[in-house]
Amino acid sequence: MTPSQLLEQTLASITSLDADAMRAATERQAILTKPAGSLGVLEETSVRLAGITGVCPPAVPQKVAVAVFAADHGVVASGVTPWPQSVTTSMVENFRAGGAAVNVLSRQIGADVAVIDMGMVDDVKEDAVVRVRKVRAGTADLAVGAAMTRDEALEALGTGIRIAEELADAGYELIATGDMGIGNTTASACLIAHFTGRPAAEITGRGTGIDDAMLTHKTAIVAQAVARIAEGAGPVDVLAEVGGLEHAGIAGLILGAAARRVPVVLDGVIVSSAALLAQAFSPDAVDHCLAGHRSVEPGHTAALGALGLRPLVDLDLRLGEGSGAVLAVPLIRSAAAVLAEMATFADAGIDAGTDA
Ligand SMILES: Cc1cc2ncn([C@H]3O[C@H](COP(=O)(O)O)[C@@H](O)[C@H]3O)c2cc1C
Ligand SMILES: O=C(O)c1cccnc1
Repeated sequence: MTPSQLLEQTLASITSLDADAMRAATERQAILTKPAGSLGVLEETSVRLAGITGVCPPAVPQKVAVAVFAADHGVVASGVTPWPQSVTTSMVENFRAGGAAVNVLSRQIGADVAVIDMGMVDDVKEDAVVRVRKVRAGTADLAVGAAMTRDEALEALGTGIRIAEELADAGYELIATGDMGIGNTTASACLIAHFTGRPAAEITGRGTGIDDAMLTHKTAIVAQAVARIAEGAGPVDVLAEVGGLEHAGIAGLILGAAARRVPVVLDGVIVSSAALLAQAFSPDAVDHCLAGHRSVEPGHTAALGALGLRPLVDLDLRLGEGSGAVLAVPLIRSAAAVLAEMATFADAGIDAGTDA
């Protein structure tokens, strides 16, 4: 099957959320021993999980994967980040060794970290943690021209879909997503500016922590690259022009997981920019996602607004790697557990008054 056939087939199998399961979850929330609505966003989360999985009450997700997509960016040569490109590889080795923030946070919740080399410049070895699916050795500099070809964009999307299928086949009930790629907040800002229609100056942020001069330069690059996108360009064209290989992998993962009815937890500005890409292919796919957190990057708030998702935690994080997605998993588990395990007014013999 060609990548474009895989994409078409995946899009065709994504459905809207299961309305019957959502209705049953909403009705059950109303008869649990608490004032109606008092568990706030946990209640909404439980209803969404029912809609995604098509089951009420949805299972408490025990087996959780954290899929971290890694790639390099040609735009680093244009001076948009103070960090050398080699840090992408060094951090992937850190993920393999279990020493990064995402590893520590994943151990706290018993989640398995899977790293996917979508297109790092350096060659890394494959093992139980790192899967090598290199589409090309880093993108071209998006400040100068298209980041990749359409064929490469399609191949990388297909790779993300396959990763979702592999994780679903391995029995993962929830997939948290993350990224690693020095320079990737520039590509993310381009995607968010394009898909939200907001100006580059509003969307472009400081990434790893750049000074005012570098921010001005980065913003100009974003504005110029977005202006190059042709009128009426489809999502594959947009990805090829200004995206990254990890963005493609993450968007593919979102589409593949939605087709399999496995909920995906989004991370920060990079993952959310990839979710906008997935939304351009299939608005229904994003309904199968939960927003883990809100990062301090200005573009992230704009992206969440366009995705129509409310972040579960807001802790001034600006890391990526999937850190904010992993931190939200205990809340998602709690939302499902409440719906499944709380007593009803009838069970507990409590007078429900007029509230229920
Ligand atoms: C040591 C280190 C660990 C990281 N983990 C995630 N990122 C984050 O920072 C990068 C994006 O920021 P920019 O666009 O400014 O380069 C991405 O790799 C992202 O995941 C890191 C960055 C560094 C330096
Ligand atoms: O929002 C994020 O995920 C983020 C912000 C800055 C740098 N890396 C990631």
